[in-house]
Amino acid sequence: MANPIIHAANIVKDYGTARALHGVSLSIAEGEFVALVGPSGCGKTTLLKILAGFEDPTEGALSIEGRDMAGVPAAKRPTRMVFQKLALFPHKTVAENIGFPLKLAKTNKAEIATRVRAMLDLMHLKPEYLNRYPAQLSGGEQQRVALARALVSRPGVLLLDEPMSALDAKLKKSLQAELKKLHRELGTSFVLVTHDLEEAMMLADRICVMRGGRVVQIGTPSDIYYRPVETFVAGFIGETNFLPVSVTRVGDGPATIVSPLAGNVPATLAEPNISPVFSGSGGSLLVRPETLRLVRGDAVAGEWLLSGIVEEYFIKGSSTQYRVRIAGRDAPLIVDLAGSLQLPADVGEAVQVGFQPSQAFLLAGQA
Ligand SMILES: Nc1ncnc2c1ncn2[C@@H]1O[C@H](COP(=O)(O)OP(=O)(O)OP(=O)(O)O)[C@@H](O)[C@H]1O
Repeated sequence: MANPIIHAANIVKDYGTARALHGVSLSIAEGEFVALVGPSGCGKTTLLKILAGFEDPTEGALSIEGRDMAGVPAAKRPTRMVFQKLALFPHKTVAENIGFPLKLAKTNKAEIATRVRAMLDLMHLKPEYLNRYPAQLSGGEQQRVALARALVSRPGVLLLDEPMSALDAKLKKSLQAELKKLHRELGTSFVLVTHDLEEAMMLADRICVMRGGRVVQIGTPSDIYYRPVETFVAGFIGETNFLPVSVTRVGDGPATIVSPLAGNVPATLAEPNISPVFSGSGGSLLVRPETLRLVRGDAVAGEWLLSGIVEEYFIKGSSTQYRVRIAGRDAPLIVDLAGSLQLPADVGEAVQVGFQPSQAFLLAGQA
């Protein structure tokens, strides 16, 4: 990356004798939206706090906007952070809360009033809210005030620690849409910690998947979803199917795969459909549920067919999910079909499930 706004190199963080980060490196471009995801305790918040200056790294280097951040306190960094739990001042009005960073910076009163008003408009908060106290606002409105306060001093980087996790589903959706719009309008870099993988896929330009204090993969949402480097990443983001396959491959070229579950019909996978860390003669084929179909009549050219019995289905509205029990495989196959008024198969029915193996992705190891 040419001129990253954030460049973290080999960040290690120890809390006493426990190591929370084991050498994390991450570069974020100006104006980029990056989501940090991973299981609880993997170090997402620790990394965010190190970027913000609320924690010091034990080892490693961090520069933001080209400046070394060693010894630079949070208030002097070009970053602002929004927390999961609101950190608004309860005894200050909305106007005082939003204007607080400007008051600290000794900005004159008229300028503060103008910029607070502009933030209010940007966050779609009504002008009459200016004199209210946080307790007189809904949870979503309070979170908008917190965002306004973080953005009023025009930081280069906005750090968001699960800002929407305390909101109900509907509010969350509307704030997510606003956050995406806000990011596009402002051109500020956003780093979002979230548990919600759908949220990460919807909002981020790139997703950084962490596990046990390490970065496992950084990539675009579609890279992470369709081309995960490990079964851990594939299983972490979205529901999926893994099929064990035998692999023949020379060097880094295409691979020939077969599976006894699909009648040992060979298929060829091109190099972009093979994990860069794949090696050996056995692997797991990642087959996303929406790439499977129920086959009536003949298979199309190249398609792999698996025979099974419908175990259960779930009507989800725009889609219907089938779980199909296949002989020789422990977990049922998950098949997502477009929703339809008439169900294509009932529980207990024998069906054939088909997919194009050339569209699937080959991972190392058995899932
Ligand atoms: N102040 C602290 N003192 C000691 N250990 C800490 C401290 N803060 C975090 N840890 C530990 O460091 C590890 C990483 O924690 P962190 O909060 O960064 O994870 P996380 O990925 O954000 O988790 P979650 O998704 O549950 O919020 C955990 O094992 C946690 O217990």
